[in-house]
Amino acid sequence: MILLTVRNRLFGGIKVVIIQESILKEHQRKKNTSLSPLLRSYTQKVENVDPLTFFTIGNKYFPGKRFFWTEPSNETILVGLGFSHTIEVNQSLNRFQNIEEEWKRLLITNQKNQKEFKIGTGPMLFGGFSFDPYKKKTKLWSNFLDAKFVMPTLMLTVHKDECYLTTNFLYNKEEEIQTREHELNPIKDELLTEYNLPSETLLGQDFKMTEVMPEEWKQSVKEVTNKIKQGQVEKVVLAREVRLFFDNSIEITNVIANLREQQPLSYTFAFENGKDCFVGASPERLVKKENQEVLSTCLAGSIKRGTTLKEDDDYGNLLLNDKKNIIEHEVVVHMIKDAMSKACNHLEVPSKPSLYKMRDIQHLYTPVKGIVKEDVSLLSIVESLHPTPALGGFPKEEAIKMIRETEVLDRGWYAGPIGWIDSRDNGEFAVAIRSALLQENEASLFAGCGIVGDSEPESEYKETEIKFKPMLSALGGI
Ligand SMILES: C=C(O[C@H]1C=CC=C(C(=O)O)[C@@H]1O)C(=O)O
Ligand SMILES: [Mg+2]
Repeated sequence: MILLTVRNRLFGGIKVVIIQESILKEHQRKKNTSLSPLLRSYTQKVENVDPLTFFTIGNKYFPGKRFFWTEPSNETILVGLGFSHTIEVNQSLNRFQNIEEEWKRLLITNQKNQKEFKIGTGPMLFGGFSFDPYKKKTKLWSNFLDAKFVMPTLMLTVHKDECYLTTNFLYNKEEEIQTREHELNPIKDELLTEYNLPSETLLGQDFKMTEVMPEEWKQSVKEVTNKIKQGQVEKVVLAREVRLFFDNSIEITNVIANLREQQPLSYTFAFENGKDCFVGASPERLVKKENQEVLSTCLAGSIKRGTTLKEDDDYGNLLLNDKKNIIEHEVVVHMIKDAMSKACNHLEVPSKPSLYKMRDIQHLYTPVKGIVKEDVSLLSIVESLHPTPALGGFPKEEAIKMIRETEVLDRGWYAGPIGWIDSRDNGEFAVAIRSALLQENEASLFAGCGIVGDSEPESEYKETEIKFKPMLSALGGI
């Protein structure tokens, strides 16, 4: 139960500044689409609102239709409630273009009204892609198609210490605007009100865990290693699943709160689809685009954290000099550099990896920075990068085929791109690893490893155990 209202932020005399108003009139452009609905989108600057409280209260009005997103710098937090427009694509080779075209179609707009535009506000899509649209689908992921993007009805954007509330809805006739505003205003008042959440909500609950075919997984690592040695491919990422069983439904707010606290150097994401919620804390950026600046990240090669500073440094040095991990990493750098150099005019890539340390694991890390060419869109970069050899392998097509044939698991959205895109093609995508699909009182967790010629099944298996830890801890385990 949520406790009482303490202070109402809208009726408390707080000034609301409309900084953005865009009424998108596509039908004015094209006579033959005169029946298409129009988009009304406007953004208000609001007093500080706690994003997780906003997410929790939002469940009352938009159950099963929420998302949460924050990135490692914690500078931008996005919380979406309600799906005012949904774009879905299944089993299409062109799923990236399909999403982009549909988004542009909706956005044919009068941009002049957006003088004070802030990145991450206004009309926005949040969503993701499955790892492989051609993998045989199982019941596990039946609520998640191969691409799904939503424009939230209400969205909170926390940017540094400023908060914005964006309202988006589609309408056909002018009269509908007022009706919709009347419906949404009391909800907004409630969402912008300060609440005290009961502290118990941060506790986890016990669970039972089953590993899905661990011995078969080790066997598949061996087989793939042999194929690599025969020269069929250079690297393949193999993933496995564990299933958890709880007595009660999992509280998604608790999981997000735990992930944010325990994994501050990761992207925390959650995407609800009815009773299912895909959630995770991924350290790996696929691509970020802010105006013409783009950033990608090569993160591959792993070792555990030490228990003392000395031990931790020793592990770090071991990783920096380990042949198997260096190969795992170099394959990723090579592919990302190649894809990014096609999209960019100028590229900066350090010549050697450094270490990226999180609570449970340390990785080899190489950032890639570029200035994107004029006509290159964010989603076209996502397409050219997905999957990087940190998630798929190299060469790309051969590796995906091997994963499709070898893995028993249905990856669904695990290891796919997840993130957001605004009306000016700014946005950010992470790769959805260290993630779980929550299904009421059950959950599937996923973790994979880059397999190269020198990989050993037992040590790769141990690496997946470390990679399960962030989600296990957030769900109340270890
Ligand atoms: C595929 C995963 O991690 C990737 C990212 C970083 C390091 C990796 C590795 O060392 O194997 C993996 O390529 C996962 O966590 O499920
Ligand atoms: Mg590895």
